[in-house]
Amino acid sequence: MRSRERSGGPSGKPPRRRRAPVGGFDHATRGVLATVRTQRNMKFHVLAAVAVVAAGLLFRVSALEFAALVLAMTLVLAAEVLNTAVEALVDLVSPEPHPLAKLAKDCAAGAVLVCAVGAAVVGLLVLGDDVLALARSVAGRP
Ligand SMILES: Nc1ncnc2c1ncn2[C@@H]1O[C@H](COP(=O)(O)OP(=O)(O)OP(=O)(O)O)[C@@H](O)[C@H]1O
Repeated sequence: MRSRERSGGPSGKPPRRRRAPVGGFDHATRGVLATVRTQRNMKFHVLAAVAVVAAGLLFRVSALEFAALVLAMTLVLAAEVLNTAVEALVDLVSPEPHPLAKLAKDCAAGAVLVCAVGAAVVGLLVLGDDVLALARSVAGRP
């Protein structure tokens, strides 16, 4: 074998294994599912997302409003997946208590909080009036 073949190319890095085109998608889906399975907060976020989509359809919000809701929800879900990744990584490299491990976990959790507060504001702005009107009509008040 020639030395370039052994070393994997001009960069000297070992050759990468060929992957199926959807291989990365498969791993990514596993990451999302693992987050849903292991994180109680993620289950709550998913339920909230389903409720918000249902409310958006029920109240026939505009396409732009629907886009704002979906974007806000997506940010929360993505932040929770990243938070899970940070937690796993911190537990791997620093199983013992360490101030930097604490900072990393607190910041990752803080990112979820920031996204969740933003999503709640978007939800209130887009759906607040309709939800209030529905609650009033259910309560029998004008
Ligand atoms: N290795 C560590 N060193 C220092 N502080 C840590 C460490 N691990 C966790 N902590 C602190 O404990 C808090 C809770 O950590 P934990 O790993 O239980 O995550 P969590 O916030 O409970 O996540 P979740 O409930 O979403 O799984 C962290 O936010 C951090 O402040």
